Amino acid sequence: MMEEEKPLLSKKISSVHVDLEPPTPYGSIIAGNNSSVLTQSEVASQFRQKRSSSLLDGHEAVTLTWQNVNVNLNPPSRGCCRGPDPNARPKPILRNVHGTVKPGTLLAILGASGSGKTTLLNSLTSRFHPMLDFTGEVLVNGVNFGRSIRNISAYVQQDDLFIATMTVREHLTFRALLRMDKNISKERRLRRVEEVINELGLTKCAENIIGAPGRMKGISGGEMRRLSFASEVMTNPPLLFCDEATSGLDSFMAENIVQTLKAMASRGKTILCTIHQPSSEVYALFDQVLVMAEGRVAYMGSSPDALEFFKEQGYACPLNYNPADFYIMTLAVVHGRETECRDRVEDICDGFKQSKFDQKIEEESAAIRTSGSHDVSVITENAFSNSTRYESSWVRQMACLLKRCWLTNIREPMVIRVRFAQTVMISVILGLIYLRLDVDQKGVQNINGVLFLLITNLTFTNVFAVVNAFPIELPIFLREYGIGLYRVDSYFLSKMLAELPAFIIIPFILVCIDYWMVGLYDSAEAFLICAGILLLVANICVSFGYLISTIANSVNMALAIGPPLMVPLLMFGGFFLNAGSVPKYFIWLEYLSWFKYSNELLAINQWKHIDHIACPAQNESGDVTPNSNKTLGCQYRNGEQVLKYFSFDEDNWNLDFALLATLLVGFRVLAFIILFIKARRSTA
Ligand SMILES: Nc1ncnc2c1ncn2[C@@H]1O[C@H](COP(=O)(O)OP(=O)(O)OP(=O)(O)O)[C@@H](O)[C@H]1O
Repeated sequence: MMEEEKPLLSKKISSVHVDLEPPTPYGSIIAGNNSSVLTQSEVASQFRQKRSSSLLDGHEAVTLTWQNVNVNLNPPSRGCCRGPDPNARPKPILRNVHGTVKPGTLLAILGASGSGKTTLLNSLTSRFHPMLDFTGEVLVNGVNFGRSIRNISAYVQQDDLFIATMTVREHLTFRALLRMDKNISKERRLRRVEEVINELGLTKCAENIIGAPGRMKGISGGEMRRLSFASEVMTNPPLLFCDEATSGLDSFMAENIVQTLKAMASRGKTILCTIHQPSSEVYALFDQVLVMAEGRVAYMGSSPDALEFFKEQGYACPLNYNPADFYIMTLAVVHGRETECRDRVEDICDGFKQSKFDQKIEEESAAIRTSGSHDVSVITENAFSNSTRYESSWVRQMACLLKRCWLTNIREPMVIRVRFAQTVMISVILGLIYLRLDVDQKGVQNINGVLFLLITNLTFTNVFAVVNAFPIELPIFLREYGIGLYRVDSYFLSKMLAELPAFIIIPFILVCIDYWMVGLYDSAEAFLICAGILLLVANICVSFGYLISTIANSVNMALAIGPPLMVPLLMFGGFFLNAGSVPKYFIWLEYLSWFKYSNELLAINQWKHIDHIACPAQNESGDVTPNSNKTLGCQYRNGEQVLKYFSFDEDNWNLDFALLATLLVGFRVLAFIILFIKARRSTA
């Protein structure tokens, strides 16, 4: 059946060359003829319109060619500032790999673990890890698309990454709204969601929460794998890469997935798929096979030819033996027999290099390279990278992200429910310990203590609320940003906005409970100011949490670096160390301490109105009472003296607010910059 389709498919290849070529007027620009000038964005738009309509009709065809692909692992650094060992050699991971896959082909990439299959897929999709050095050429229809290859392809990666609290349908709808071409109507997108749900057998779990293994129960591992497929095939890409397509699936589902891929390939798609231990039935579905060993190509071509090639090399596959297993076993490097096995691998790979099968690939590659237009590559690359990286507008990105983040807030117990319960509990305990404090000499210490405790409590709860959740989401963000779902600013802004209500309401509950239980200065104005200061503190801590989370790569790292950074700031808050006693060489650290500014503001708000503080005294019988006329040592007679004693200055009122606002914005801006840099450098 495939044989019959070949002439049709080769026709499609030539039609793609026409598609990729810019319309004639743009050609006139290149030639300096301005008679009918199109702007670059118009060309991009035309190109995309063609692409979108052709994609929906399934007519676009892509031939992928790669040539002289070498990837080396750089030696690891010897520690801080010392760089890599100059005597260490880079370790080769891929060696002179080449190949061609035509439209309508489902290619299986086989090989033992560590043979370089994932590295090859990453290299073909321009995902270069900083530790790896890549050289070589990857062409789409003879054109080097560079990183823009991602815009015409989809990549189902080995690990499934999802927002755990979304349902299957919500996740796919999110993808459809952001990733499908902007010329496609909303109704058509929603229909496509239903199509992929049906195609990939997700109907039964469409309304289920996706979940996260080990953290939140959700859909099964196999369903998650199918969901990864569904997310990627949503856009009907002409070129599809799948890493470990069937891992975690039972044999029925594995066959089902490969059948789906086969059906897609038969509609003209080009599909490359790494696969571990395919059953004979699954193996038989593939049109072509690429066998990798020790970073080299041991064979590439049709499955029947593979049997012939291995037989010629002296490794005939026994009858009734799964060929995929046979190739992997033949090329495996067995512990204890490394030299012998590696020699065998080299012999087979060298044998392939000299074989007629390799010759055929070389000829096909050469034909495609000569027919590709390099002028077109420049135009299309610019078109892709400038105006068409994102399929959806900024407003749509914001709307979808806000909705997703809001749903997460509501459904993730740690975000609102647990924090609400935690806040009420801590507030009540704190309120009971400091219940209705007297404004006397002892009360001064207690009141200052409770004010500082409120700041400390808000600091720790809010910083940890962020660092416990944000780093989990970062790999998802990097992957989604990598495939052009949304911009860094729309992600960060929507996250801040969606989380804002929780970071206002929860701290406000704490202030409401404790202000009146403790008996702080009895005035609505002072209460509102106190609430304002503490809400500012809570949100500075959220900013600080964002900053730590973006610096760290995981929750564990964020939890490890958070406290050592916070404790010095806490020390300079004016409670443990008098503001006037801070060593000069640490003054700079004091400037970063929100504890210092907020503690000063809360103290001023509390004490500036208090004209009289009762002093302890002795009555005739020698008892110490506040009302006796013979006073004992009296440290503070009014609020002003309290402020003076703690080196708080009422003149700093506006400055403290300004500095708190600066920290709030400054930490967030820094977090955004780090996130932006990470996103741009990410290979996800
Ligand atoms: N970023 C990296 N840092 C260190 N080593 C790497 C890196 N990327 C790849 N490697 C090494 O390169 C080799 C090939 O890795 P790759 O993941 O491509 O293999 P694979 O064939 O996909 O294996 P598997 O089937 O187990 O996923 C392995 O030895 C791996 O350890």
